[in-house]
Amino acid sequence: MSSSPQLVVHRDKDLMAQAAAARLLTKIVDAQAARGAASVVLTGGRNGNGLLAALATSPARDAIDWSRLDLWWGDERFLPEGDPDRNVTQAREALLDAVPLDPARVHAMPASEGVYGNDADAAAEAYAQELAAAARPENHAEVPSFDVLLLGVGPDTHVASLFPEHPGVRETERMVIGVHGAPKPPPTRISLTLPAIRAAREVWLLAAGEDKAKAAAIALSGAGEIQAPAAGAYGRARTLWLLDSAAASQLPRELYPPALA
Ligand SMILES: O=C(O)[C@H](O)[C@@H](O)[C@H](O)[C@H](O)COP(=O)(O)O
Repeated sequence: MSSSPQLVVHRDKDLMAQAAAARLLTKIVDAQAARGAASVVLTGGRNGNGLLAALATSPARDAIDWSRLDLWWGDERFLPEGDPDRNVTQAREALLDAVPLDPARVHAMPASEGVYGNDADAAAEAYAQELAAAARPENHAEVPSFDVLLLGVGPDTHVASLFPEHPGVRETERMVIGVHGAPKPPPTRISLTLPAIRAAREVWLLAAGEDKAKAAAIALSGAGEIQAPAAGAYGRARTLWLLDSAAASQLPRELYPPALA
């Protein structure tokens, strides 16, 4: 792995969401100052949406130039447009509808029952092409060099829609895949692959709650990425695990001494 993971443990999940939102805000402002624009990959799930909701209420929210922010998704539940379970629908409710984004820079993954019908593989291919079109030659990849890629972590160590031992986690060529028979509902999804995730400058993994303790311990203790996809999620410059104390409670002592809990 290009960078060994750094851990930040917060007292509880609300504090974790607030602190992660503050961290993301600063990162976006810095990227916009350095490069003119910023790009962030959003995740589905409670922790990712908790971060977005915290950002929505931040007094410093408009330090971000929302019109110069590209948003992408790490995965999507392949459901019809506007479905309340779609990750983009939830992100819109948590934050996106409240800020002046440039709609052309909001790159939602395709919905089912749309132009691709119920063909998740065709929808995934279309999203791969959209990513490739946004990549610059200096990115040396078929996806842009995302500033921050956010990932929730499942209790089984899944990230995005890459599940342990599932075909998607073994993908080494394609950047985006259709996922079929996912163990977390709904069964049909679209997901970035590990190679796409690893093109990001920074990957931040979010895990809160007792039910994530085992997953965090496994992924951070040298597990293989096929069995523990979260172990294969790392950034080119930095990999950050943002945890609450419950999710950190089973980490090996050398990573998180109990005295700090
Ligand atoms: O679409 C999804 O369901 C996700 O993107 C998924 O990978 C999620 O991030 C994790 O399951 C963690 O979810 P929680 O934060 O809700 O535990």
